[in-house]
Amino acid sequence: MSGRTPSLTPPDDATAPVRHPDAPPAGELLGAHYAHCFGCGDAQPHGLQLQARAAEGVAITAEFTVKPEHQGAPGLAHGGVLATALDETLGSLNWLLRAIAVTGRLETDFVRPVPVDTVLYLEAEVTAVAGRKIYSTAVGRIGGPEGEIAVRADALFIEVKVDHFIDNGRPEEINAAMSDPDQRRRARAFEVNP
Ligand SMILES: CCCCCCCCCCCCCC(=O)SCCNC(=O)CCNC(=O)[C@H](O)C(C)(C)COP(=O)(O)OP(=O)(O)OC[C@H]1O[C@@H](n2cnc3c(N)ncnc32)[C@H](O)[C@@H]1OP(=O)(O)O
Repeated sequence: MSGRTPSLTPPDDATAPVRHPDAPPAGELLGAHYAHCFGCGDAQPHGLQLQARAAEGVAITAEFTVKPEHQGAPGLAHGGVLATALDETLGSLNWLLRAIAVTGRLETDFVRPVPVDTVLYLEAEVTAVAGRKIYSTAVGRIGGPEGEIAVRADALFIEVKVDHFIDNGRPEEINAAMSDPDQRRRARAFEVNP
């Protein structure tokens, strides 16, 4: 899969991504980076509650079950929800680089409809890094981890400092996240060394 817009094509001086030495081993579940995240948080009953797992290299696999709350057309997943699943999976890649980054651009192809109760099997990988810019790609399959591709995306994440969240987020949520007793989640949110 290749970036179809110029801004999703890595520049000539881009380098291969480097997995951080402290990245979780392949096969390990990452858990939520924030309990109230719409993509992965377990405190969001109508959220996706997406479960991401480290893979080999700078890659992630993830699963998300489409619930009735996620419908757009009757009985089918809303396209924005599917884009969220791709965005969340792609965003999880940054934990393997130990970088804090936000989505700058997300280009999505909706290839097949995804019915309610379907498990979407996602795979994502970082393809290149150029300064603060992290290029990545993802697919989502239905019918099993080797099933047909239903959605795919190319993305550009931009590395930011933790101030991005402190300056732009609401103090009550920022302070609550900073005092999260879950040490690993707090590290993912605030103690990453970019
Ligand atoms: C609780 C808190 C902790 C949470 C931690 C874990 C988070 C996990 C979240 C997981 C949830 C899932 C993830 C989510 O949902 S993340 C949420 C969705 N994303 C956002 O909210 C991001 C909003 N955007 C911004 O804040 C700024 O625009 C950013 C920070 C992205 C860049 O503004 P900044 O002023 O910093 O940088 P810059 O403008 O100098 O640009 C730098 C370079 O990048 C290039 N560029 C920029 N944008 C684009 C674009 N659209 N297409 C193509 N290129 C683009 C630009 O040309 C330049 O290139 P070059 O000139 O250097 O070559």
